[in-house]
Amino acid sequence: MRESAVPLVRLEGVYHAYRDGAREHAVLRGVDITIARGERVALLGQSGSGKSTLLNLIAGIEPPVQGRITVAGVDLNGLDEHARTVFRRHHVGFVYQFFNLVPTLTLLENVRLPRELNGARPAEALRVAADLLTRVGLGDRGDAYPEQLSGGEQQRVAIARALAHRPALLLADEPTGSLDTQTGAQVLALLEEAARTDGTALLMVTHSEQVAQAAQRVIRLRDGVLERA
Ligand SMILES: Nc1ncnc2c1ncn2[C@@H]1O[C@H](COP(=O)(O)OP(=O)(O)OP(=O)(O)O)[C@@H](O)[C@H]1O
Repeated sequence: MRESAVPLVRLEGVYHAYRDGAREHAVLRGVDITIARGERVALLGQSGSGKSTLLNLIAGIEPPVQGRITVAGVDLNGLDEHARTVFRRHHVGFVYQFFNLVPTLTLLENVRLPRELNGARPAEALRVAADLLTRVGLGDRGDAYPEQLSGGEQQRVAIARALAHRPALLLADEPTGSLDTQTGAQVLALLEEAARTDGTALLMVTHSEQVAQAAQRVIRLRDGVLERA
């Protein structure tokens, strides 16, 4: 099969649960999802429906209790914790609601970090980071620290950082959730544009129907079960 015909993300029969004393609390129940390379998908669902858990499983942060997850040709079930970390560093970029920039590093240092962790030479990582900061409109702020920026600016830096190692998949967990409507719309447009330009698939958690409409496809979780479209 051609590589482009194979889904970038495939979840089959994924079940996940957390233990609460002796009780098992099911969070995801029989979830099947495929996402194509470059596809931009919004994930909607009420609080507690399992959205963040789903993102964490796809990122290999934790393994599912049952079911199979394959991302970028890597079967996550066969990987130990170290191998999952290496997988994540190569294939996945994360954008969080509260930016999660490293406060003691400059913007340039924040953005170059993922590439350096993957073994890139410092000069090359720096050049890519500078280009990315320019792309998100902050090319002249590289020596500033996160606390000197507005929330919208910090999220733009976080998008640059998420793209620095050229991941095949961007996972965004309520990326506009802590921003005002106008700033959120700008950040969303930048995120979509960045994903489109780089051919990066995007799976974005949101509570907002309006935000979800910007994606190519919307999937919905209800109590850990995927609703049929
Ligand atoms: N590490 C954990 N240990 C125990 N329970 C957990 C853990 N992580 C999540 N849960 C529970 O799993 C359920 C789903 O949580 P999750 O964060 O995936 O939902 P969500 O849809 O992302 O919610 P929100 O929109 O509020 O962020 C919740 O009931 C939550 O309390």
